[in-house]
Amino acid sequence: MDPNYWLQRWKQNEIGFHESEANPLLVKHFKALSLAKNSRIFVPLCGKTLDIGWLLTNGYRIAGAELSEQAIAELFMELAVEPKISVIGEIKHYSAKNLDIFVGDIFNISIEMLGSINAVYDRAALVALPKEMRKQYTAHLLRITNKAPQLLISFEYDQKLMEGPPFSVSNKEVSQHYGGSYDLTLIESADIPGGLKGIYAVKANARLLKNDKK
Ligand SMILES: C[S@@+](CC[C@H](N)C(=O)[O-])C[C@H]1O[C@@H](n2cnc3c(N)ncnc32)[C@H](O)[C@@H]1O
Repeated sequence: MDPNYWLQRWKQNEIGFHESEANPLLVKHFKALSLAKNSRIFVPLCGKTLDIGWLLTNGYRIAGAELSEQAIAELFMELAVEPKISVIGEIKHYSAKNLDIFVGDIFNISIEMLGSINAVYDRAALVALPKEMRKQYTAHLLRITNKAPQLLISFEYDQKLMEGPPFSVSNKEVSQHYGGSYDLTLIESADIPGGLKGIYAVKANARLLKNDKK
């Protein structure tokens, strides 16, 4: 998907995916990853999600990746934190205590740049990408996080009804991407009240990806 598509959406404030509170499935299920406090969580395609504030408040360290510098400037402003900004190749690094955000294309983030990660929290990241990019994304994510366990929140609906994003990602597809690296558990599948774009029935699926196969 063309990066300009997302940059434009941020510029025009077309950010219907942005939630006004921490995601309820995160709040309910994050503990299932059984992480020690101070663990470092990677939030790919993070936008300015309030989930980052929730994770920080709950004692975790955060690394994030996001294309839009506007989103990240707003994230730091809303967290009331002053970022230190540096440039690493094609990436801008916004940092503060317990917080590292890599601004740029996630595919330009290397394992060395990202550093050690204890878990991944993917909400609306896998489903933001078209099919051909999802394979590339999941392989890259596995590589740069060294197969860290994940809480994955994705959407499932009848893809014939509308074009993504968000795209519908089936159980079968999640298994194709991740089944070789993790044990997958569907921990909750919940209808989203009001549906997608206020019209289409959609389920939010929360999955736990644990890497006993590592
Ligand atoms: C559907 S939004 C989800 C944002 C966030 N996870 C949330 O729950 O609010 C997808 C985000 O991914 C960002 N994005 C899309 N492609 C990207 C890429 N290749 N690298 C980094 N960020 C990307 C977009 O700018 C957008 O903010």
